[in-house]
Amino acid sequence: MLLTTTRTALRRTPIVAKVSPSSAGIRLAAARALSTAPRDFVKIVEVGPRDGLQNEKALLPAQVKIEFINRLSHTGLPVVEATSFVSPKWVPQMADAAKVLSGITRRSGVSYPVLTPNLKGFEAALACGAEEVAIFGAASEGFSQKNINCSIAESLKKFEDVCTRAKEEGVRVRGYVSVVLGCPYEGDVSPDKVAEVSKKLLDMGCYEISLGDTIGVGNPRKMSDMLERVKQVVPVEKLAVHCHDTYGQAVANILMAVQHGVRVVDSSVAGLGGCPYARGATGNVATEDVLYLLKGLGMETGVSLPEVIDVGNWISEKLGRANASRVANAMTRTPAKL
Ligand SMILES: CC(C)(COP(=O)([O-])OP(=O)([O-])OC[C@H]1O[C@@H](n2cnc3c(N)ncnc32)[C@H](O)[C@@H]1OP(=O)([O-])[O-])[C@@H](O)C(=O)NCCC(=O)NCCSC(=O)C[C@@](C)(O)CC(=O)[O-]
Repeated sequence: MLLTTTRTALRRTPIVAKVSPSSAGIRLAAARALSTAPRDFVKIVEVGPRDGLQNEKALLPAQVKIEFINRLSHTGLPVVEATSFVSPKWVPQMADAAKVLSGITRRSGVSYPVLTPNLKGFEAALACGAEEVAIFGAASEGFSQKNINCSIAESLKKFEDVCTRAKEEGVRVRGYVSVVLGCPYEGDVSPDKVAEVSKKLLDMGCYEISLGDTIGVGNPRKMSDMLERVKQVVPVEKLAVHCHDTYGQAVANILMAVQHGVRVVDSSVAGLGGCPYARGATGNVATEDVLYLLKGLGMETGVSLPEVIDVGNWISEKLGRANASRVANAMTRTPAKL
């Protein structure tokens, strides 16, 4: 049943029109799509220190977070999302945002964006030397209300204010759209709505739009349909995908996004993470698993997989939890020859 549905969906997508449901067929189609892709470099946006930690109940000392970010910065990752300047009442784990952002050792060539939902957050981040911020909207009213306590329209007004100030200060702004493949409060989300919010964020000055499958309910067919629609209003060069792995579909969804030409992928080392306002969602896709996928596809990231695995094992130990990356676990047991 799933294969039939997937096959139908794939037929609707020109770039993967020749995909057969066999894994060999999918690999072949991916290789064909990639061989004709204009770029074979994928930018990895590491969100572990922010998305990965924000849902942790036990407060992690700022010094550990700082060391975590510094360690990640040495693996070749070009972007390490550092923290969130949000209400400490809403997300207690991020209450030390100023201490963390001020305490890290910034490495040349690495960007350290922070989440800022409003001007208050933006000014606090600016005071700590933020050079890049992220605003975060949603494609469903229910999620917008639960996550940032306002409607989509109200959120866009606040984001406009942030973008205006950011422009004055020469700060880059990234935009997130959450629940693009399903909402914990409303169920299905229309690709039209995702496209509408994405375009608004782009028009207000975001240099990149990250499309979040916040609760990991997506599948490659849904991802394909959604991207097909969003690409009509936002150039694919400006899109990123941000997949959670609740149903084990994240790597497949990312492969589909890559086939669509997306070249920016968000991920979290050791598969840490989840949004506190996304009931039941598990962690982000593991950075290690994404790196393994991309390397297998012959794509460059500039990131060292063994070094990321070391950091993932280190932070998992600090948090007292098992590393959720399949690749990290497999390679820690039996290192593959890569
Ligand atoms: C957005 C607000 C602040 C609105 O919260 P609010 O209560 O509506 O805001 P308010 O303006 O009425 O202010 C209420 C209190 O919050 C304070 N406040 C107001 N703004 C700030 C700020 N920036 N920093 C620190 N404090 C702030 C403000 O000063 C005041 O303090 P009080 O007078 O009560 O002591 C709140 O709802 C909030 O912080 N929400 C947290 C949302 C969040 O962090 N969610 C997780 C990240 S999003 C995510 O994970 C999804 C993503 C990005 O990964 C992509 C995906 O997976 O889809």
